[in-house]
Amino acid sequence: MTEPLVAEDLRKSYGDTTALDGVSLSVGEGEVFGLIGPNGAGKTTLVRSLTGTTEPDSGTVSVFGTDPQSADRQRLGLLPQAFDPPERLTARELVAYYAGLYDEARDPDTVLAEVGLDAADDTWYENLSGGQQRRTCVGTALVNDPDLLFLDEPTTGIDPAGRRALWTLVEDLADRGTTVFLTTHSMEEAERLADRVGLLADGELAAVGPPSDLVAEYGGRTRIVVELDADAESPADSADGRPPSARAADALAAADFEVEAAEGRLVVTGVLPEDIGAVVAALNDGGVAYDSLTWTEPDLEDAFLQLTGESVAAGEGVALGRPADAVRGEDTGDDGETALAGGDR
Ligand SMILES: Nc1ncnc2c1ncn2[C@@H]1O[C@H](COP(=O)(O)OP(=O)(O)OP(=O)(O)O)[C@@H](O)[C@H]1O
Repeated sequence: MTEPLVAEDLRKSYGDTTALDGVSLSVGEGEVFGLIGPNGAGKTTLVRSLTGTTEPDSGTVSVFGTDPQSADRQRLGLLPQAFDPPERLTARELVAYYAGLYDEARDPDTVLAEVGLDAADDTWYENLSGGQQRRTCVGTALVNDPDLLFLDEPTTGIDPAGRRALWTLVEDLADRGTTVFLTTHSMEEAERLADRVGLLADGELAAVGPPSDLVAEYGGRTRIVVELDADAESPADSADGRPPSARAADALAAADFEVEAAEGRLVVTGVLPEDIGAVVAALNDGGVAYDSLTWTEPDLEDAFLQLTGESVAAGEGVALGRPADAVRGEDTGDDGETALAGGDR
């Protein structure tokens, strides 16, 4: 069976800027494919290439087995990132206008209700809030009940409740067999909606897979971040001239935990839920005073940051200034002491 959407080796440059650098992908029937990537990664250029609104320099696109220009428009829905409809139409008129472009279309009022706009449907588009305008645009993309739906940043500007309502709508569409190609900057959105996520970086797909696979492969490990109480960290107050966190780090390392010290923090990685108690006990035994202690599991954002070359730690505000070895196992000592007592304080 032909996949609804297949792209092979798409390349597109604008002058010296390479927007797409050999992108190949295929999306199966009823699948939600989420495309994520930093600003300027090429997401919109890819959507435009897949929908035939821009011509790639090379490579091929197949939509329902044919090129995008020849594909049956009745079966396609597109929400572009920038949408500039005639403003002196009400939301209902706008959706009805789009309905009129198709041989068969859904009832505009039903579509407006689905996107949560029934209360504002007689308001001119120009007077709708940004989020309501975006919902109206989503409605225009749904009005022909497409088999393949492209959504380029559908929830940008929509409030949290509206976003969740839209997610439910997309899930329902996918359950009914609609294939969805979605771009987003929201990792939560990608993680929740996408069966597979593609990470585009510098015009290339750096990784593709189910969100859980990407998190497992690139997200790093579980960790506990301990924000130390700076006032209680004075080495001068302790018997051995070392701050409490240095001794606790030694104890944790001796118990085979991986500990990193940074400015005002200890980060203990690879901590399973059942190990949390042991870590807390080691901190308490060492007399460590802390402002907060947070256990985190890696998520898609961690994988994204890792794959785009940014440090996971930096992304979360855990700016680790020293290599882990400085306070680990047999390497503790002067180095560890410096890392905790002198180097970062
Ligand atoms: N029409 C154009 N003319 C010149 N350069 C362009 C054009 N369209 C896109 N680009 C460039 O191509 C690159 C990819 O842009 P694109 O809009 O596809 O990225 P994006 O991933 O959608 O970004 P964002 O997340 O910011 O929307 C960028 O460097 C952009 O400046």
